[in-house]
Amino acid sequence: MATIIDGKRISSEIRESLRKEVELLKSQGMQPGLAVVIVGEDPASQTYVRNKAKACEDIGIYSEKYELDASITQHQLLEKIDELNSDSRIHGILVQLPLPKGIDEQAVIERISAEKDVDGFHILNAGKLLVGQKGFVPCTPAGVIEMIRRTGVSMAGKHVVVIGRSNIVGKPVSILALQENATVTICHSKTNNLHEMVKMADIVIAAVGRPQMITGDMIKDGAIVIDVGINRVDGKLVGDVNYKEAEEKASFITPVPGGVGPMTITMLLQNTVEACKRTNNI
Ligand SMILES: NC(=O)C1=CN([C@@H]2O[C@H](COP(=O)(O)OP(=O)(O)OC[C@H]3O[C@@H](n4cnc5c(N)ncnc54)[C@H](OP(=O)(O)O)[C@@H]3O)[C@@H](O)[C@H]2O)C=CC1
Ligand SMILES: Nc1nc(=O)c2c([nH]1)NC[C@@H]1CN(c3ccc(C(=O)N[C@@H](CCC(=O)O)C(=O)O)cc3)C=[N+]21
Ligand SMILES: [Mg+2]
Repeated sequence: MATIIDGKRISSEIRESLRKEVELLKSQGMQPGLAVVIVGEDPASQTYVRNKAKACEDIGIYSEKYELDASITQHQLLEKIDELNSDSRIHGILVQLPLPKGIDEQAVIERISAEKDVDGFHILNAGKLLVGQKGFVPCTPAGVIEMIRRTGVSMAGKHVVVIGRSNIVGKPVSILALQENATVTICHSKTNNLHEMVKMADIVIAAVGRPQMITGDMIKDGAIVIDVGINRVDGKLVGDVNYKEAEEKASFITPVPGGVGPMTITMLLQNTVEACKRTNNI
């Protein structure tokens, strides 16, 4: 039986200390501000955006939400970003992905000033992460590493197997694990023998987007299992890991919901506070 890594509990601990930090900044006339931009009416995106706004309010971060019509042109979206780039109340800008077809996501991300890119998706922040310089680290990968850290198990020398190689989860979390001195294997849809790869892992990080594809027989006894997947099946949220099977084998495991999801939002809050501090040379 595995110990649960409780993302909600860890999140409330971190948010409590962020709340104090925000209070102090506000008392010095500096309130961190986040702008969230959402294009179109994807219901899942709207849930996340609502959660983000509520989380900001909870800890005293100023937030603005822009709900733009799906028919907006790329040019109009870029103009909105320019406006937010030069707004001194706004320290962090998040454009909810995915964007409607016809809009070049990378062009939009690149338009956000790197200093306000609290998602850590801008090419400058991606480059900084790769070479080990201080920038903004993507929120989900940062949350994953924080959860592993809190198990008390050092990643040094451990075999971390990541399933998924997206720019927002798989690749950056792999780089972070490497920085923690893990030996890292990255798997994807063209990987041969996924089963054998995962079976070798001391730490499994699943970021695939396929409900319960990581089954119990793929997990080595005593492994740490981090489930990034968010899949809606018959109206219920399930991860990429078959939780029931995996928890029989794992030493530590994250649940879905209540695992990586809340940590993602917490890291977004942390990056926004950090962006405000950097702007003010703190
Ligand atoms: N908890 C949170 O806060 C967050 C959760 N998520 C969730 O995490 C999951 C991954 O998200 P994201 O990285 O954006 O997803 P993407 O769809 O961008 O990437 C999925 C990756 O999984 C790989 N893959 C797909 N099928 C298989 C397979 N059968 N075997 C092995 N690898 C496979 C793909 O390989 P290839 O590159 O070859 O196509 C790709 O690299 C989703 O469920 C998403 O909802 C995402 C962001 C935040
Ligand atoms: N620019 C951008 N940045 C993102 O960080 C980003 C994005 N676009 N697009 C979509 C993905 C997905 N994502 C989640 C955030 C929180 C939860 C979360 O809070 N999940 C809760 C449950 C929420 C629910 O009930 O639906 C949980 O797992 O407990 C999930 C997923 C951020 N993403
Ligand atoms: Mg994606």
